[in-house]
Amino acid sequence: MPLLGAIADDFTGATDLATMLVSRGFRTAVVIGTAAPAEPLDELDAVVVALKSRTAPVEEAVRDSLAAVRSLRAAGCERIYLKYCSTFDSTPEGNIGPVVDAVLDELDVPGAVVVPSFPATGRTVHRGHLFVGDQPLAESPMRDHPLTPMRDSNLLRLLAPQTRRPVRLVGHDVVRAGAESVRASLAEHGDALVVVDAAADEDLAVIAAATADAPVLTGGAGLALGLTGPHPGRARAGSAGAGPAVVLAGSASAATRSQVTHAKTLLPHRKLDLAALRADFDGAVAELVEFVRARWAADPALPPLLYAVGVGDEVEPARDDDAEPAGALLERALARCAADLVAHGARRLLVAGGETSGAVVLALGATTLHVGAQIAPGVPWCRTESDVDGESRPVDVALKSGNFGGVDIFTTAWDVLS
Ligand SMILES: Nc1ncnc2c1ncn2[C@@H]1O[C@H](COP(=O)(O)OP(=O)(O)OP(=O)(O)O)[C@@H](O)[C@H]1O
Ligand SMILES: O=C(O)[C@@H](O)C(=O)CO
Repeated sequence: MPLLGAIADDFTGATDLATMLVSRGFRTAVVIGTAAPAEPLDELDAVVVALKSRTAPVEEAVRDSLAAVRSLRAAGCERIYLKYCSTFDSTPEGNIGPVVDAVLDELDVPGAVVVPSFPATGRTVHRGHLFVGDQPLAESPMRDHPLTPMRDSNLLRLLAPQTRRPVRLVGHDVVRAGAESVRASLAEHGDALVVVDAAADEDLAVIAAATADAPVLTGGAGLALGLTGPHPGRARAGSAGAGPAVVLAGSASAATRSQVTHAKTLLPHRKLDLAALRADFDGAVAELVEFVRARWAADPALPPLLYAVGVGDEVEPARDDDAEPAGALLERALARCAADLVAHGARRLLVAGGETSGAVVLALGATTLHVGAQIAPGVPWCRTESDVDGESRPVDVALKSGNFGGVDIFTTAWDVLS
């Protein structure tokens, strides 16, 4: 079976897709950045390239995505899966449309399906409108996302200004009629980006069957539910082994805030202080690292929590002075904490937030993540080798998308690591 190649626009998205692929029988590695996988490819069935392109300037996102496609093709991947967020995080400029256009052009493919739906995490698409649980996207907490506020729920309207291709809909009626109907309908819209309704896992299986020959798939991780790899039940990687643990929560999403609030009742915790970080970045980070180390010494079984915002806390609005924006500062601080803590013995890191995860994984110098046990839909543990201060150390990292996971995930995630 030829290798499946995927490109994810953020790091939590990459592990989200990867854990779905593992559950479908693909031995999967997540590769950080656009370089070719360092692994012996005969031990893998799928490679997911993790980019940090979701909120990058459009040209940068296109450049990195094309570099990733070329390295995946050179590695022997015949099919390419473009993974974006199940809440379609983007702006009128992109980056979903421009990246899809560029990759289709590069591969000389006329069109592709657009399937963000992921029912296991509450994302469903009805007549082209994206829902998060019971709420239309634009009425969900995504409306106030600090980086990609989603103010429309209609995927066709969201995508049209981002792409040069026509945007079309294949509705539920067609999906419910089965794979042949979907295939016929897609054939009528050959050169378009086609949003396909999906409200349940069975719909995703139908869409996957209808696109079994498509050289390019685009969507959230849900679409991969319909794929079947060669190693059913045997695709999961083992863990790095025991050691001190920490939770780093940079996400400002509603689910993460509730998880922070819950964890604060059980775990030692410290909120990042923007004023202290702006006044003396190194000193503030050193203080956070010392806090965690002291708590490890007091009770090695409890993972301390460092977090950006809890329930009811304000997200700092965009500033009109020269000060570093809060988002970038918090990401930089959590990334430095992660690297310093690994240098001081941390072996298990649970990170919340896509942007935050990207910053942390880069700071750890990790190049390949081997996807292991699943904590919650879309959230696996991954074994990797960190490279901090020139020293290689095995660590387990879990990269949790802001809105994924149950309320107790920061305290229960460790149970599935054997
Ligand atoms: N108090 C705050 N003020 C301003 N920005 C903040 C604050 N707290 C967090 N942020 C920033 O908000 C952004 C949240 O993005 P991130 O991708 O990490 O989480 P998310 O969007 O909830 O998760 P995901 O992308 O996985 O859905 C980060 O850049 C983070 O630094
Ligand atoms: O699809 C999702 O919702 C997630 O994988 C994600 O992209 C997180 O940023």
